[in-house]
Amino acid sequence: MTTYKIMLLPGDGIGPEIMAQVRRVMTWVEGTYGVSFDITEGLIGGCSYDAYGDPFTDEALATAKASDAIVMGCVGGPKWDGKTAYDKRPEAGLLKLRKQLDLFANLRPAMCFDALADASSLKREFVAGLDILFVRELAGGVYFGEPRGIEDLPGGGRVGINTQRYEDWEIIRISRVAFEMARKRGSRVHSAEKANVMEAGLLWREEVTKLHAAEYSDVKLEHILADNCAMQLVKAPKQFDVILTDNLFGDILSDAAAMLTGSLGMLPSASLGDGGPGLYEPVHGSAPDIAGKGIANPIAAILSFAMALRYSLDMGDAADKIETAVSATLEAGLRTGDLMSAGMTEVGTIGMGDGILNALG
Ligand SMILES: NC(=O)c1ccc[n+]([C@@H]2O[C@H](COP(=O)([O-])OP(=O)(O)OC[C@H]3O[C@@H](n4cnc5c(N)ncnc54)[C@H](O)[C@@H]3O)[C@@H](O)[C@H]2O)c1
Ligand SMILES: CC(C)[C@H](C(=O)O)[C@@H](O)C(=O)O
Ligand SMILES: [Mg+2]
Repeated sequence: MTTYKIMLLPGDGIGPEIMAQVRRVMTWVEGTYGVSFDITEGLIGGCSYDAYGDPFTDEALATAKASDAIVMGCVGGPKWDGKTAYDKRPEAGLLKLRKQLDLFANLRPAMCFDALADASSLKREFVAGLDILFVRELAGGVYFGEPRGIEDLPGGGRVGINTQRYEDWEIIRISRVAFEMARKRGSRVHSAEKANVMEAGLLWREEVTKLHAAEYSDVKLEHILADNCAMQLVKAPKQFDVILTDNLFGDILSDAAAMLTGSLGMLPSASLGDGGPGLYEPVHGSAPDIAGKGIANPIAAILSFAMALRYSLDMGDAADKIETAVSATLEAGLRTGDLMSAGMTEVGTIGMGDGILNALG
């Protein structure tokens, strides 16, 4: 029997609630496909800070590195906001994990399930059939650039500093991922930056253009300024196939696109490096406003695990079945509060898990 080593990191807020449903799906995969998951549960984020004074320990990092895949919930919350040193914040634990594993390619599919075409804040005709893939650079840019910090100014007052920095090879490796992905889909890439005001954006545009001309001229490439991209996502989102962008713009644009699919609770993600384990986490955060109430939507976390099956564990068939089961559960009218509309059946986190497990059979 094949055994896969999985590190499970539920994290903070709604993390443990949604990950309990992921565990049920994992058990289904074991039973159906005759594989075994050797699961090590660890701490990340505020819960790790509370236990060890560190949002992601080196021991946990070593376990992550030795895994086949890392499946995470979410981190953060008001309990730690402004009360811990900046590099000890819950989010710093997640950034350490991404950086240390060099997970530079963050894939964020934004797909509108048919049953949810009326759940978006946009009209049905704008979102029905929507299928966008964000390819977000995740290991560089302003999230990690030096210098950074908050400093006292000599004449009094303070300054906050962050640096947007991209080297050519960082742009080339993420662009390659976007072009390769596009070839398997609609063969179109929009590359979003701010080449009009930032040198890092200009270099981004030049390197994408060069790589495209040299190796990917069969893919249709369009450059778009990131602010226009945000507007176009709301105006006519179905014009997009693959959106290639940097760390910060990718963070913002993917949250905006989440609402096209019905809810932020629907968006999964995969973060991949050059070999080594991938990290699979929902795009949403710890949702402190609903944590502990049993009403969080577990679908983004479950779809993230499906991405782990597809990209790290070579179990694409199991991933397809999980995605089909999510679709069938939504077709049957089950909705968590974030997706609820008239005539549907409102369920909590466990109820949505029950529905998906039932659909899996
Ligand atoms: N990857 C991560 O772990 C991650 C991502 C984003 C934010 N965060 C952190 O989460 C904390 C809260 O941030 P925020 O409030 O800006 O963003 P958030 O994503 O946690 O929540 C935004 C809104 O979406 C709702 N929402 C999110 N996920 C949902 C789900 N699965 N089901 C139903 N509703 C859901 C929330 O209730 C809230 O109203 C912050 O500390 C932030 O740093 C972590
Ligand atoms: C929590 C935070 C570090 C993270 C990010 O900004 O990348 C989150 O917003 C995300 O989208 O994964
Ligand atoms: Mg985000």
